[in-house]
Amino acid sequence: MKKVGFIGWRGMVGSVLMGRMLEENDFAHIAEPVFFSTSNAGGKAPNIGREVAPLGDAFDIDALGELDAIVSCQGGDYTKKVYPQLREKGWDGYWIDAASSLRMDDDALIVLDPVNRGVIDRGIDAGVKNYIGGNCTVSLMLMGLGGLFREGLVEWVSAQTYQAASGSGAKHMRELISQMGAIRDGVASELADPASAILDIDRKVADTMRSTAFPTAEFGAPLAGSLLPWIDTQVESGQSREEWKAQVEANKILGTDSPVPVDGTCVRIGSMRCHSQAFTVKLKKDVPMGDIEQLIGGANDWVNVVPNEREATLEQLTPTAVTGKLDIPVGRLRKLNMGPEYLNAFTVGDQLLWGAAEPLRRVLLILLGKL
Ligand SMILES: NC(=O)C1=CN([C@@H]2O[C@H](COP(=O)(O)OP(=O)(O)OC[C@H]3O[C@@H](n4cnc5c(N)ncnc54)[C@H](OP(=O)(O)O)[C@@H]3O)[C@@H](O)[C@H]2O)C=CC1
Ligand SMILES: N[C@@H](CC(=O)OP(=O)(O)O)C(=O)O
Repeated sequence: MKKVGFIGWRGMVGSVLMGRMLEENDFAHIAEPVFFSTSNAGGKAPNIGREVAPLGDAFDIDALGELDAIVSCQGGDYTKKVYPQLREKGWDGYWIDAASSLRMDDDALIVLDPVNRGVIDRGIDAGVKNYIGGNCTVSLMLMGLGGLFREGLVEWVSAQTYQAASGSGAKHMRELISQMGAIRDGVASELADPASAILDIDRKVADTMRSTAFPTAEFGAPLAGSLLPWIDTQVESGQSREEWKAQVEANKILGTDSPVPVDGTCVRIGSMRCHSQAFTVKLKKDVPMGDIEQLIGGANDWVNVVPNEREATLEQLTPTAVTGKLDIPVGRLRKLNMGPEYLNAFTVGDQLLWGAAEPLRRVLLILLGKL
């Protein structure tokens, strides 16, 4: 593989990908990186420490057809428009994508190599050309609980999620902060006065959040000081699309013969870029806690078990502690009152790193023979 094209590199996911690739010196393995734009063809490519051509036109099918691999973080609409045209023209290169559009296609694999390296290797041997990053919540769940799945111990999982604003995109992150600011500004004088009545402050805050002036153009509802128990569109089962993805994607990643049920409620909360999840895991048998901790903590290089203690939990198992890091802490591990096969667990992960960019840069390295 010589020529690798990058599309969507300046978006939020793409920028995180570029940052990681520079940090790990990944471009040293690529003979000719080529950068494209949907809006600025001919413009300056990003600085990767060496001379590269100006930005190509991301809709130029002939130019894309010359590449050995394409990495797209541009989004689903772009994939739906450009990918079929390329294949129709007989392009045989590797398509690596952050968007969900091709994930469930039979000729595509969902990549999360610390969990499904075997599936990826078999796919490469079988000539699979499409390698797609998983849904952030699903990838973060499997990075955390992968050790239990690997041992075949999981009968089912119910995941209740606490998902960050970044999952909706950059504009949503800005809106969350604007909402926080509007709430604070609305009660600035009362906050400055320690004698002011908290219920008056609370009433004013509620009025602010319900007012038409409150910034909700992106989320469609107040998120700061509240939460949104619906993510993405509705599917026929009554699940949100985000909830539907959990079982289908997790089982595709794991390559299971008979699907492990995964279901729960996905909720948007006011954190910036870390998704958290509370799991109820029904184990196939009563496994001692020490063994569970070893299986979870030993599954990959990034997961670590946080002792089920208050201080350690508040220090290590929060979006604030994890943001910007590849670490996948898993804590609150304990057996539930329902019985010894019912395990409680909580995990936090940066949804732009393991949730989006990291699996893509790693599958590119695998395809380059460097990982
Ligand atoms: N956000 C997330 O958490 C996740 C997203 N994904 C997938 O990745 C796709 C991209 O998501 P995301 O990175 O959030 O999208 P962004 O909106 O941040 O970026 C997408 C594209 O928008 C264009 N763009 C226009 N204005 C700007 C600007 N001011 N700054 C940067 N880029 C700009 C760029 O294209 P150009 O340079 O060509 O103009 C860019 O590549 C999603 O559609 C989704 O399919 C997957 C997993 C998680
Ligand atoms: N839907 C996810 C983010 C995302 O982009 O998911 P997907 O890659 O499955 O479209 C969230 O809102 O947190």
